[in-house]
Amino acid sequence: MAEINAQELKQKHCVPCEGGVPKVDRPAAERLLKELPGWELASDGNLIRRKWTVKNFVAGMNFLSKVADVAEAEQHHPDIHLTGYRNVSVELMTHAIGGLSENDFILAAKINDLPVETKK
Ligand SMILES: C[C@H](O)[C@H](O)[C@H]1CNC2=NC(N)=NC(=O)C2=N1
Repeated sequence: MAEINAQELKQKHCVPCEGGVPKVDRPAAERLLKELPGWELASDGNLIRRKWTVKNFVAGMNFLSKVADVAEAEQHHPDIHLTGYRNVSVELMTHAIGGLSENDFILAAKINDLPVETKK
């Protein structure tokens, strides 16, 4: 996975994971995040997160609905938040391993391709 770029990540599909794969370590995660504008690594290195300030509540709900569709299609599911009426955040972690797998970066790349109405 060392040299994969955003375009390649976007075209891949999540692999069902019930454990048994090594976590993506911090150096690998940091390198992959260079391909994924807006995403940051949590301080414990076990999840990635992106935040958006969207136009309004409905824009947030519409965006999260699209995120849910992608997640369901990929069978890999983020934590999603919509707070303060237009602050959206999405957190990705592979629960089966308590940390990051390639699935998280694949889903992040696909989420970065979704339309979102941000605050003007
Ligand atoms: C077999 C199937 O891939 C698993 O049940 C999936 C479902 N969605 C999941 N989503 C996330 N984020 N982590 C998981 O470990 C996970 N497990």
